[in-house]
Amino acid sequence: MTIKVLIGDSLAPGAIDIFKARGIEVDVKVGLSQDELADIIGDYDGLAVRSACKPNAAVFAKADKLKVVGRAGIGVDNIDIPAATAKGVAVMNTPFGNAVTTAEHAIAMLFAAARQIPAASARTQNGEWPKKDYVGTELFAKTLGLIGAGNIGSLVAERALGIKMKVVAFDPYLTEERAVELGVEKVELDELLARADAITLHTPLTDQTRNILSRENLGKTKKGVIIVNCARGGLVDEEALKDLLDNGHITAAALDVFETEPAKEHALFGTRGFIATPHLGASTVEAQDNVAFQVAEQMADYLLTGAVSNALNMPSITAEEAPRLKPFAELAEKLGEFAGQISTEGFDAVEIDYEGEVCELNRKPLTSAALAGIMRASMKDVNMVSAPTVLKERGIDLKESTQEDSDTYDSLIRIKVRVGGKWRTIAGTIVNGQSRIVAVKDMALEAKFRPFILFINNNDEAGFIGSLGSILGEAGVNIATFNLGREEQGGDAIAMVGIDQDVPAEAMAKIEALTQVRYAKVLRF
Ligand SMILES: NC(=O)c1ccc[n+]([C@@H]2O[C@H](COP(=O)([O-])OP(=O)(O)OC[C@H]3O[C@@H](n4cnc5c(N)ncnc54)[C@H](O)[C@@H]3O)[C@@H](O)[C@H]2O)c1
Ligand SMILES: O=C(O)[C@H](O)COP(=O)(O)O
Repeated sequence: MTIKVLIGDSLAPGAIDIFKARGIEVDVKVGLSQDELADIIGDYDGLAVRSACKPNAAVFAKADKLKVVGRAGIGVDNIDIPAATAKGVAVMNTPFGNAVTTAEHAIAMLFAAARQIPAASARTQNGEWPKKDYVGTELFAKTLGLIGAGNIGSLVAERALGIKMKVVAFDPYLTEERAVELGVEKVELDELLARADAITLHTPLTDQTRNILSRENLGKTKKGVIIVNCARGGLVDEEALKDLLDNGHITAAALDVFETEPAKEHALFGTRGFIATPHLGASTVEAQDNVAFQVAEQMADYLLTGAVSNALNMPSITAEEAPRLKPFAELAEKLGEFAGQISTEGFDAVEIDYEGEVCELNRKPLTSAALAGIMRASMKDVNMVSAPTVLKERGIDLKESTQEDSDTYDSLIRIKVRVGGKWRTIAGTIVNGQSRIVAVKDMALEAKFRPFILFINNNDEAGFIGSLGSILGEAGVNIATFNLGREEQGGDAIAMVGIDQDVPAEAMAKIEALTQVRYAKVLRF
């Protein structure tokens, strides 16, 4: 089956070569509106974007084949991740590929602001020679206030220390040890505002960081401060920034990012001391090659092998793990489908036990696969990306346990689903690379998964198998496999009948009416 990816943003052309080399068809359509994207997204298994292409809930609603959105870059605020997750679409980014380039842009903006290079350059080239108008500020021995000391913030700190600035950092998630390692002083925001000669921002835009440089906070800065934002629009109050540049409290400000982009008109444009670049932070040949190649490899890995790197809405699976996990993920999903199909009245708790060698594997994806299987009976489109979120939203308890020894099998996965206070249990293993059911309701048996399994819970009484065989025979249903399990002679028993066709309703009614039968259902896999 052909796998197709849409590149919906300006990615370095090497990405196309990578997809093609791995047998993936590629279309490139840059500049689509959300409506236009929604119209065509149904054809694609993957979508690669930067920050201009903005897949929203309406796009995901139509993304019936889509499995992955890859962000060639860091910020994913242009992607509706909850909508992607609900649709079962993995969202991945490339967290490091453009970090050095962006840190360099922040430092370049800092120098440009301190010496007003863009304005001086423009006027010089205009024939003015305005030497007296541009007395700048030395950065040596000044204090840089970093807001956000993650990947880019840390790189900016290293570079600022290199030019002999002192660096203070506000980042609630920065540990004292990491601060020492970076050579920065960890401070609270108010202290940073009071001490910094220049402030650079390096956080994502979140509810906590939105407007972090508000009018009030900008008012707490030192007179003459320089502000640089190469992170996200919305972190700085742009109106207040203009007022404080106009009244001279802020000497200079450099923005690469704006609250509304593209920013083709803005009150700040033309303001004394103001520098703007059009979201160029990541725009170097090196960074664009890094992120485009990386996102193409990551997307291709996921689409072709199931390996997951840098996903924001599902656990990682390395390329080495993927082939080892695959049979267990299939087993977990099938066991989940079994449990889900016999629990359609609604369940309020799930337990998953891992026993034996499977305990050594990365179990997160296995649990996600099991949950997807369980919920598929009641939700058509759920998959291992969306299942954990759906489970949480429904308030269903999940417990996992591991036991490194397994009595009978090298590995065993047991799934328990609680319905009306009672647990329904199914366990399975892998035999010769194939999924096998090895216990139902703790009754041992060994059965393969087949497209149709007639599952019966019955009393272990004579005559049942004969009656069942006759009914199926009369209905023209061929039996492919037949596996039995029971608690004890004459007690609770199960029958798993692998059949080649579905059972007609009339025959099903006859089976349900047999005196030995407590429960019967055709399960589909
Ligand atoms: N201008 C560009 O072209 C460009 C390029 C790359 C990245 N970016 C943006 O730069 C930002 C930083 O990227 P990164 O790779 O360093 O991310 P990162 O996740 O490595 O670092 C972000 C840091 O922000 C900190 N943080 C979170 N909430 C905070 C808060 N309330 N106050 C202070 N700190 C907080 C985190 O603890 C983390 O250390 C992102 O928004 C990214 O999208 C912009
Ligand atoms: O978050 C990022 O990676 C940057 O904002 C870069 O965005 P771009 O890929 O649109 O240049």
